[in-house]
This record gives sequence, structure tokens and C-alpha cells, in this order.
Amino acid sequence: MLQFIDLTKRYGKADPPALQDFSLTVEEGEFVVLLGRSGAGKSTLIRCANGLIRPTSGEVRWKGESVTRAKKEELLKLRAGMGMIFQQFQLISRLDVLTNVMVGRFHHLPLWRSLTGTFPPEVVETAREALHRVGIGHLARQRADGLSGGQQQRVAIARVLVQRPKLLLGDEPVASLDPVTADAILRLLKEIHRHEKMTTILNLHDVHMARRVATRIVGIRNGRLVFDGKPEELDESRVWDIYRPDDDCCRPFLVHESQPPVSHVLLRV
Ligand SMILES: Nc1ncnc2c1ncn2[C@@H]1O[C@H](COP(=O)(O)OP(=O)(O)OP(=O)(O)O)[C@@H](O)[C@H]1O
Repeated sequence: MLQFIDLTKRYGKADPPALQDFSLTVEEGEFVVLLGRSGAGKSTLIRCANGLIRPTSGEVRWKGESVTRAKKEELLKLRAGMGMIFQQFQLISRLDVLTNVMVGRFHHLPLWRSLTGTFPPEVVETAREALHRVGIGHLARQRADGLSGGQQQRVAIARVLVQRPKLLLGDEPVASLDPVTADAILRLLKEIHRHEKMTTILNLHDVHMARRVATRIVGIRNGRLVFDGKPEELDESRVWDIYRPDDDCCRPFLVHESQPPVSHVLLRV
């Protein structure tokens, strides 16, 4: 169980809070998609989950242990059970694909192996299997920077698979990809979720895709939770609550009867 308890995050004293009194409990095995406008606080929340960002107040607890209060060593241990994928993939560009995937096992190997970059045969085998699983087994010996965005995200997902985390966090994992590739990556994540049952939290900018993959959708607006429900409960007025501009300036256009539903309009802007 992952608990966000009364989180508030201010980056600067004078800045408005990126998160404000934010509480949410995510049960094991859920597939949660965070929706919200740019700057709503989605990335901040995801990064608080694995301690990349410390909240100004409040606490994150993972399986009962405090991520927020964990000391460096404890935090590294907690993070070993949390995989993360990013918009910009975060691969080591000069290394080949297979080595990038094996990096996912670093947490579980003795320090000398990390320092020398040598991996036991079973790790090599596990990494090869993971690459096949994500559909790019044939690219194992290619340099990471020679791949397309979709292929790089598959490498990043394979790296998470060898890590065998209990929690997968995705900070806009498909935001840099074209719609067809984004769709393929989300299908892959959904299939992995179905198979591994790992708790998954992603933030996405696409309402339609969110409805398709999530078991639960959380809407964030100005750092506060404004929707928490099943995909089928996210009707047009709730989509509007999440995305409406603060001054309501565009509402007459967006909800005009002759217009497609808000979620469709939002997909196109
Ligand atoms: N490192 C930082 N320093 C200062 N302010 C930051 C920092 N990171 C985020 N913010 C601010 O915190 C608020 C929330 O940002 P955050 O990136 O969490 O939103 P988001 O919903 O993920 O947005 P997007 O969808 O555009 O990525 C924004 O006002 C943003 O400008």
C-alpha cells in the first residue's frame, strides 16, 4: 500500500504550493493514472513517491515504511523495489541496449559489480528475456542513442522488468511519443501490469488513453485532489473540473452543443 498523507510541497517560499494537503492511498495492484493540467502537481506527486522530491510537510509511506523520513541507505533499499520510467527514457546513451537493461539489477548486485560493470550470466539471461518480452530482443547490441523514442522507452521498461519492482512509477512515459507509439507503449504497460500485478502509477495527458488503461483515475488541480474514481465515473463534467482554466474563459467554446465532448477537444489542443 502506498500512502500520501497530507502532502504539501512548496519549491520556493513565495511560490504557490505544487501540492497542497494532498492525501491518497493506493492499494497494491492498482493501475492509477494521474490527470491534470500542466503544472497541476502530477510529477511532483510521483517524485515524492520514491523520495526524489521531499515534501515540505506530510509523509509518503510505502508498505508501512516512511519514504519521506528514510535516511539515505533506507531510501536506497526502498527504491530498489520501485521502478521508474520517464518521458526522456533516461538511458545511458553510449552503452548498448542489453547493458542498459542490466543496470536495472544494480541494486541487487554487490558494489564491485556496479563499479566494474560486470554482470553474472543469469543477469545477462534475465535481461535478454526482458528485451524479448518488450519486443526488441534483436536490438540487444545496438547503442541506446541509435534507437527511436518508442524503442528507447521499451528498453527503459525492460530495465524496470529486471529490477522486479513492486511499484512502477511513470512520469509522463508517453509524452514524447507519437500517438500510435504511445498507444503501443501503454498497451505494453497494461499487459505487464496484468501479468506482474505490480502497483502502477502514471501521469498522462490523454484522457482517452487514461480511461482505457487505468483501474483508477486521480484528477489533480492546483496541487489538490479534485477527482478520485473509476474510469467510467470520469464523465465530461468531471474532465472539465480537472482541466478548466482558472478564469473559466474557454467554457462556452468547449461545452458548446455542437462541439465534441470536452475530453475529445482536450485531446486536440
Ligand atoms: N524544481 C522546481 N523548482 C521550482 N518549481 C517547480 C519545480 N518543479 C515543479 N515546479 C512547479 O511546481 C508546480 C507543479 O509542477 P509539476 O511538474 O509537478 O506539474 P505537472 O502537473 O507534472 O506538470 P506537467 O504536466 O507540465 O509536467 C508548477 O507550478 C511548477 O512550475
